[in-house]
Amino acid sequence: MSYSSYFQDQGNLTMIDKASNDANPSLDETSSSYSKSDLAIFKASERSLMTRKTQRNTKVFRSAFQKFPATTPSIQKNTPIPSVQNNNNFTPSFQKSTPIPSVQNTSSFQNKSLTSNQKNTFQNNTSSFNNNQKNATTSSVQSNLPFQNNSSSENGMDKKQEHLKSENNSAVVSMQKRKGATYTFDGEWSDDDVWQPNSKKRYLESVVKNRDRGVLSEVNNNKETSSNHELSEEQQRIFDLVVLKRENIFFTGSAGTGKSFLLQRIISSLKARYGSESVAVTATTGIAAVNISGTTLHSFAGVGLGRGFASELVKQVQKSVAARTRWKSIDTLVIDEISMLDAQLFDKLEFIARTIRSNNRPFGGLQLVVTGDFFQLPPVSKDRSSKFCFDAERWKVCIKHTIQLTKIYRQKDSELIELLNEMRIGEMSDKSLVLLKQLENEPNYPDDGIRPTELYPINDMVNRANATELGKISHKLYTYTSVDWEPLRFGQLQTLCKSCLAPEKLELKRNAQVMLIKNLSKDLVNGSRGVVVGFYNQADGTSYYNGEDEAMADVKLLPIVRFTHLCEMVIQEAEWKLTSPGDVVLASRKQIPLVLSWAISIHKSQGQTLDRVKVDLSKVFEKGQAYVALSRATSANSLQVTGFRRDKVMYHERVKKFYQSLTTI
Ligand SMILES: Nc1ncnc2c1ncn2[C@@H]1O[C@H](COP(=O)(O)OP(=O)(O)OP(=O)(O)O)[C@@H](O)[C@H]1O
Repeated sequence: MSYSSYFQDQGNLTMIDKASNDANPSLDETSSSYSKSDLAIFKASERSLMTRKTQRNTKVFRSAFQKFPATTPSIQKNTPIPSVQNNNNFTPSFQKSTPIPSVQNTSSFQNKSLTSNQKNTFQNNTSSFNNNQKNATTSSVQSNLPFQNNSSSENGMDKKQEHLKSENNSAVVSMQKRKGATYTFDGEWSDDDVWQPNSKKRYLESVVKNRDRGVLSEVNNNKETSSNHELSEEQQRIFDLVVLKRENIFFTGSAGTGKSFLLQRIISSLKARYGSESVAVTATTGIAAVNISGTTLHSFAGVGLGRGFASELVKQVQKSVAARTRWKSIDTLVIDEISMLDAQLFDKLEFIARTIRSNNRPFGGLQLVVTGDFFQLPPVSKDRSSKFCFDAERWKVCIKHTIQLTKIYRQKDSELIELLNEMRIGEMSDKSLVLLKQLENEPNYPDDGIRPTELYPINDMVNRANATELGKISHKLYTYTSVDWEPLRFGQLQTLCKSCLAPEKLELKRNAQVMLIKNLSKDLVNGSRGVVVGFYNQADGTSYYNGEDEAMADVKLLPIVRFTHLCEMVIQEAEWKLTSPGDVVLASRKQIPLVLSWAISIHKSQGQTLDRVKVDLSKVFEKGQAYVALSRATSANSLQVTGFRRDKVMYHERVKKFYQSLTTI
């Protein structure tokens, strides 16, 4: 067997030695009605439409589709953008596309120019690796697009329209409910995500149009994890166990082995087969959730920060109709970046699942699909007492299979792969140390203005780097000062400020690169990146894109941000609250929910592929941190590493033991 897949069954390891005998039924099943899963496709479809940059195309698409009258507002430059009130009311307004300056690019980096001293080292290795790549065995999987081969009969369309209508109605009801909604202070929304009726309808129209025009595959090609790639044999095996056999699984592997890639395939197939409402897609961090178009686990679970006894959290969930319904209505719970979930919370969630679902089977009978790499960042814990999830009391009962992916896809150069594998387990060879020395030099990047993403271990370093970049922009500086409130002055405000990403002073300029730190809609979530393209005067509804605002004094303007998927939006103040049980507000902060993002912290980079990276390891303090940072790079000739010392390579003995137990048979 060319790969190692080991299954853990109630603590006993057995090797899977034969492929699943199940026939692989067609995966391109059609959906009889619109569902939330379709929205992912529609988002991509919308992006595709916008990329064409023409209203004409949009009109042509509409007229080709008679059943849905055009309700989309016309796409014009400098149309005032609808504003957003604390997540309640979001209608994205699409503007003509202009390039986003200094975006952190994730597309593949083609230029292979090496610095002279890097060149010699790599020349000999790349060819042999490429040959290996060519010979790699892959097994095929059918396209998972939910709408493939779906006919659009008149009857079918009517049904869909009815379904749409009822979904839109429920969105309105849901929005009304949200008026009194409170937010937990970790920046998560505390209610279901909501679509503006027209916005949702427009998206769904777009799905149908694009399906009928056969452009969905093109749309999917644009996605970061391209659907063109076939699953490898080991990925396929996991896929079959999850999708066909509905097994509870934890699949793991080094950085870049395609865990997220596989997870996305699994999610879309589970949704297509069993209905999107039956699958909860979650991750332990906001950014990881963005990557898989899901929500945070905390947000899904309705447990705030998850503090307190399990029984108290159950009461908290029971009080929220939305949270209760979420727990009861799903069949599968997907959790990405499991390494950042601590054992205690895993056990608490397991208890909540059993209690709320009135089902005493492990995790209340839910299918668990869990992935992550415990050699990457551990749970964030102030007292360092938190245990890894695999040490949770209920882990072995809940996770039937543990499988390791072994083939690394992110990097192609064997020397970098070797270095990363050694760094992961804290055993650096002399050869890798030499390579690290070479990586101190800046690579010869082409003169295309695209800057490497800078990764730092400490937030202060990130802030300084961002401030330097902001200083280089000559446009007018806008400063937004937070409005902080603490009724009892018992120090809760301090706690709130430590946990909340919103800074006391936010400084912005036109062309500043920013990241959203609040979930504003299904699309625009904590971690979404964009650029400030203008400012908006709420008092008179004027948008300023070309600097006309710069001579104006004493006018409070709100930033207009274009996000990477070309959606533009006026960003209004949002609120973070620290509440006691019973929803008494102990402290609150109001601020524009943005931070500068030329540089990002290593913690926030986990799960991302960055094709030009500059890593500063001088202040690395956490186990797995150096490994996470370096493994974001796609090749050694697009990676610069400063501040390396041998003691920066840290790992957890417990994790090493856990992985050794998986690979020793
Ligand atoms: N079967 C495959 N064929 C081709 N490319 C693949 C395959 N699987 C994954 N990839 C590519 O490998 C890269 C890394 O994948 P991915 O981000 O899913 O890895 P990961 O294991 O989740 O990494 P990390 O642990 O760092 O988050 C992506 O660019 C992805 O598209």
